[in-house]
Amino acid sequence: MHAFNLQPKTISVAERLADLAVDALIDEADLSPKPALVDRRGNGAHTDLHLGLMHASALSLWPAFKEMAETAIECGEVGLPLREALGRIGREGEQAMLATTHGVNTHRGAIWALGLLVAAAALEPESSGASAVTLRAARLALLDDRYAPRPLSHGAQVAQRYGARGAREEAQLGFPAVLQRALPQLKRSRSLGHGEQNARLDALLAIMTRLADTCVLYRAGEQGLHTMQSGAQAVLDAGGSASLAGRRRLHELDQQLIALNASPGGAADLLAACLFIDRIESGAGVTQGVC
Ligand SMILES: CC(C)(COP(=O)(O)OP(=O)(O)OC[C@H]1O[C@@H](n2cnc3c(N)ncnc32)[C@H](O[C@H]2O[C@H](COP(=O)(O)OP(=O)(O)OP(=O)(O)O)[C@@H](O)[C@H]2O)[C@@H]1O)[C@@H](O)C(=O)NCCC(=O)NCCS
Ligand SMILES: Nc1ncnc2[nH]cnc12
Repeated sequence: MHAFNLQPKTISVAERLADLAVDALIDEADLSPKPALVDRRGNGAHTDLHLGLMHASALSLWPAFKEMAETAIECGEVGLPLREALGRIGREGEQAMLATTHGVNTHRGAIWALGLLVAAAALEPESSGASAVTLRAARLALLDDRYAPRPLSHGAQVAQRYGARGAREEAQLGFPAVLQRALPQLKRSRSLGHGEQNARLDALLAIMTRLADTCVLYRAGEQGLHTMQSGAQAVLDAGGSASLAGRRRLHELDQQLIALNASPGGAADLLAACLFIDRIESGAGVTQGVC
């Protein structure tokens, strides 16, 4: 009997998509230095989060992502049965996350975004281009889940106060922050030879330049949102994360957002969504199923 089995292991499409979603969350958490977010350096603007908790939270979501993909494959089409099953699995995923983090909300927005994208990718693994996947995800997000509770979430409070519709609208519009800003910036920075970590930071900043992040609005109001958007633009204008001037601006932005208690958690979730789409688009084995 051998201790290791070195034969290639065949895994299902659903397992592969769940792997890619969790990888995207871990890569987002590890990326450093992110302004006011949890990363390898510290806890940013958060008192109740740390990197180990972000990793544990990401891993706790693997079964939910796998079940979402399996359910999409079973249903076979965008429709109410799939939308309502995803809602149930998403809510169960949130419970698994909260049990792991002892009640801290680490990835609620990410479960929503990545859950929709995982299901959208599973529906048609051969059609894994960014536009096609985000369009299917948007069609799912536009369907109304009759069983969804309507809690007075932070996002709902921000919607009442500022009219920002946050995570729901972003998905219903087909993830414009990812499709129009993050992915093009990621590719631009890579092609300029800026290095993978800098390219990912630049993609995050590109999201932050325009996003109405309800996490920032809830914690720091319109002043926080303006600081986030204009500060992120200033880093990119100064040459991005790979340049010395850009790095200085990034450091200033980090300090300013922490002083305002403004954490761009929604932007972080959308970076994870961008990294997920980037991987499936580049054919990271969704249809191969071998690791
Ligand atoms: C549709 C839902 C997303 C619910 O949305 P809603 O806006 O009502 O709810 P929130 O609880 O506020 O969650 C939304 C989270 O989405 C992220 N986000 C914010 N802005 C945007 C945006 N413009 N685009 C995309 N995503 C956005 C953000 O998540 C991150 O922040 C979280 C921390 O936030 P918060 O809890 O406010 O925490 P703190 O400020 O730290 O609070 P304190 O500790 O200080 O008290 C963190 O989790 C990040 O992920 C928003 O928070 C959806 O959740 C829903 O309906 N789910 C039901 C299940 C379902 O249907 N699933 C089906 C498909 S899978
Ligand atoms: N790295 C991070 N820090 C804080 N909140 C987050 N939500 C998602 N990712 C996050």
